[in-house]
Amino acid sequence: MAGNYEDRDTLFNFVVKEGNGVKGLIDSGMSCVPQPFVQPLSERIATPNGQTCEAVQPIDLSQLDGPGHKEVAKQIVEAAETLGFFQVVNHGVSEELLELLKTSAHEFFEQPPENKAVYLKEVSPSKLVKYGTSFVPEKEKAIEWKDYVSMLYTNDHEALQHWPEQCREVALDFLKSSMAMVKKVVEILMEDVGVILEEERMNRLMGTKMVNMNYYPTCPSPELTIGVGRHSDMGMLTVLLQDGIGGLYVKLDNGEWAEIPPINGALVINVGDTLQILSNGKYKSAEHRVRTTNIGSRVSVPIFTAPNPSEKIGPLPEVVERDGVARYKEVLFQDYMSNFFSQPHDGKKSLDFARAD
Ligand SMILES: O=C(O)CCC(=O)C(=O)O
Ligand SMILES: [Fe+2]
Repeated sequence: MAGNYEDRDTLFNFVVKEGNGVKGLIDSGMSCVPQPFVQPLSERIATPNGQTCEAVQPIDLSQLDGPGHKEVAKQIVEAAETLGFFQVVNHGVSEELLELLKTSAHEFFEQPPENKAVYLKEVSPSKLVKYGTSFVPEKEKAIEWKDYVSMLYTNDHEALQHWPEQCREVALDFLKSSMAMVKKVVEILMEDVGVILEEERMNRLMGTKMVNMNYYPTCPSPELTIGVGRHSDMGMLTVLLQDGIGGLYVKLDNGEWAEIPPINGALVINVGDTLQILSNGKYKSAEHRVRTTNIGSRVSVPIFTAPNPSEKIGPLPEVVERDGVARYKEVLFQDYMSNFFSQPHDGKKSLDFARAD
């Protein structure tokens, strides 16, 4: 039982430390949002505000290697320079696999809490797998309404051995069937800033790969909570599968928020901080967040790609020469990552770590 929800410590232990998750709270019969999840007014997302990025058509990648390459490349570059988010279709991942991924995410989170709690950071049998709730719950003013499992990729063998049984095969299939496409997108973005990355450097810049499964339980008062707070992703590119529920919002230049609407069969791609740094600010790691809902539990499956921890990242020399100024300093990716994971989400503040003095 969840015990006294009004007592922060009891609730925190039940949800976070014992690994019952937000899902466990809902399953215990809780019908109103406990205080530790109530966001300050400034972070709440009042109601779906109706504004969507619907005008932006998904980019059709079927011509990526064909005569339409130039046009596709132009659309990708333009999206990465402006919104930092776009959707793609004909991406090479089968619709069947996309469906299986959503089903497996539900299967994983719908297990009894004790089966998931084995993957809590402190006790996980594998350093590749981590299950938890919220981002850094110990440090957040309000806990995010989200449970997740992260699966770090080292090689196929270890993935199939250590990743949770319910999702190992589909998550690995997703990673493998999307990675060629992701690399091509990175190549296109690099080419537009006059950089041809040699294969080795590309592999180092894309050397960290992680598949997450996010579960946002249905929420009795969505206007009080958030699924994920305002943040940008730290890596190169993120590829995300979302289900049909919706709730992913991206911040526009004018400060307003627009929804990335679910499109059946499409994948969402967004630029991360690393790509913003490498491109000296040409490409935008868009600030985004997730609204909760009371119409059902939402799942999403992002793949994060990022440099090897030992890689130094900074604006690429070709770009600095063109711009005449380096807007970021060179940092060790390991340090960037440690800083990123040490603080609650706070918009694009993560980039300050690499900002040139
Ligand atoms: O669930 C989503 O749509 C987005 C999740 C997200 O932004 C993240 O995991 O970094
Ligand atoms: Fe994100």
